[in-house]
Amino acid sequence: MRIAILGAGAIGAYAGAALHRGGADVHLIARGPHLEALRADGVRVLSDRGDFTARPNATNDPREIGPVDFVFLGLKAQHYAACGPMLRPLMGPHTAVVAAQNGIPWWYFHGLAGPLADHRVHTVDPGGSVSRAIPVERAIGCVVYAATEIEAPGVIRHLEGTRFSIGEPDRTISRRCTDLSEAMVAGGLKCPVERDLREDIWVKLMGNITFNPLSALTRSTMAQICRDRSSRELARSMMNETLDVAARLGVDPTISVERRLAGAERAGDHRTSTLHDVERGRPMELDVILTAVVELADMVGAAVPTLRTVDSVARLLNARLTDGSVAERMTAAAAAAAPARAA
Ligand SMILES: NC(=O)C1=CN([C@@H]2O[C@H](COP(=O)(O)OP(=O)(O)OC[C@H]3O[C@@H](n4cnc5c(N)ncnc54)[C@H](OP(=O)(O)O)[C@@H]3O)[C@@H](O)[C@H]2O)C=CC1
Ligand SMILES: CC(C)(CO)C(=O)C(=O)O
Repeated sequence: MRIAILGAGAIGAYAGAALHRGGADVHLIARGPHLEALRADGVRVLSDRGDFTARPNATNDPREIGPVDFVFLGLKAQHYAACGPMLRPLMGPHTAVVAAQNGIPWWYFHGLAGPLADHRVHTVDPGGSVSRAIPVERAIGCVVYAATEIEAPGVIRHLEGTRFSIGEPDRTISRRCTDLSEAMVAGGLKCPVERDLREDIWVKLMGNITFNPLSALTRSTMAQICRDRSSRELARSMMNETLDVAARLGVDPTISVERRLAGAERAGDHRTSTLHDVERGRPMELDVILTAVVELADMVGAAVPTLRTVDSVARLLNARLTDGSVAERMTAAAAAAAPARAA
C-alpha cells in the first residue's frame, strides 16, 4: 500500500511513522528544517508507549512520489484550498484522501439524503475552493483522538491517544476504509471504521471548539481552563451550545458535557495545537473549529451567544496573526525566549 503524508507535521509524521513501522510504503511531504531532519534521521517518535524511529522517504516534491493509494492530509485545514497543485501528482484513478482534521470537514453534507444533501458550509469551503482542490468523492473522514507535537525538527512527542476513527461521508463501510484501517492497526494505532463519522466529529469538536480558542486567547492549558470556576462555566456553555447545534442537525453525541470536561481536565497541562500556533505567531485553525459551527447554528436557528462572542474575539486575534508584521514580531519574541526557557 502506497501512502503519501501531505503535511508531515505533528499528526502527519506520527501517523506516517506508525504506518511505515506497520509495513506500508510511506512518503512524507514536509519542508524546511523539519524536512532536512526527516531526510537525515527519519521520524523519531518519543512516547510513553515506547520510543521508535521510522525512516520513510521524505521530500518536498510530490512529483517525485507519483500516484499513491492514500493521501493522508496532515495540513492545517486553512491550507486545504491551496493544496491542489501538491495533491495532483499523487492522484491515481482510485486515490483516496484522508483528512486528519479537527472541526467541520468540507465534505460534511456529502452523501446525505434529505434537504441538506450536498449543502456547502461556506466557512470551511468558501466558494467551493476546497471541494475543487479535494473532490468530495475522494474524501475519507478521520477524527484524530491522538495528541502530538513537534518537539524539534524530525522529533514528534506523542502525548496521548492512538485512535484515528475513519469513515465514508456516505455511511458505507468501504473496502478502502477497511484496507487503511488494517494498515494503521499494523502500525500500532487504533483505527475503527465508523458507519457515520459525524457523531465522532461532534464528540471531538465539543473539546476543540472550547479549548482550542480559549487556550489561545488566554494562553492557558486545558486543565487550567477547567480548574478556574468561571472559565469552566464558559467552557460548559460553549459545549452545551455545540450540542444544541449537533442535535438540530440530527446528531446526538453520546457523551455528557460533564464527562467531556472531566476528560479535558484529566489531560492535564496540555497545550492545544491552536495554542502552539499562536505561540509561534501563526494564524489559528479557527474556521473549521468554531466559525463553521456559528454558521451552522444560524442555518438551523440555534442561539449560540457564547460561541458567537468567543468567535468574534478569536477572529480579531486571528486577523492580527495573519498580519505578517505582527506574526514576525511574535516569532522573533518566541525565538528570543527559547534560549531562556532552555536554560
Ligand atoms: N497536534 C495534535 O495533537 C492534533 C492535531 N489535529 C489536527 O491535525 C491537523 C494537523 O495539525 P498538526 O499536525 O498539529 O499541525 P502541524 O502544523 O504540526 O503540521 C502541519 C505540517 O504541514 C506542513 N506544511 C504546510 N504547508 C506545507 C507545504 N506546502 N509543503 C510541505 N509541508 C507543508 C507544515 O510545515 P510548516 O511548519 O513549515 O508550516 C507542518 O509541518 C490539524 O487539522 C489539526 O486540527 C487533530 C488532533 C490532534
Ligand atoms: C487538544 C487536542 C490534542 C485534543 O484534545 C487537539 O485536538 C488539539 O490540540 O487540537
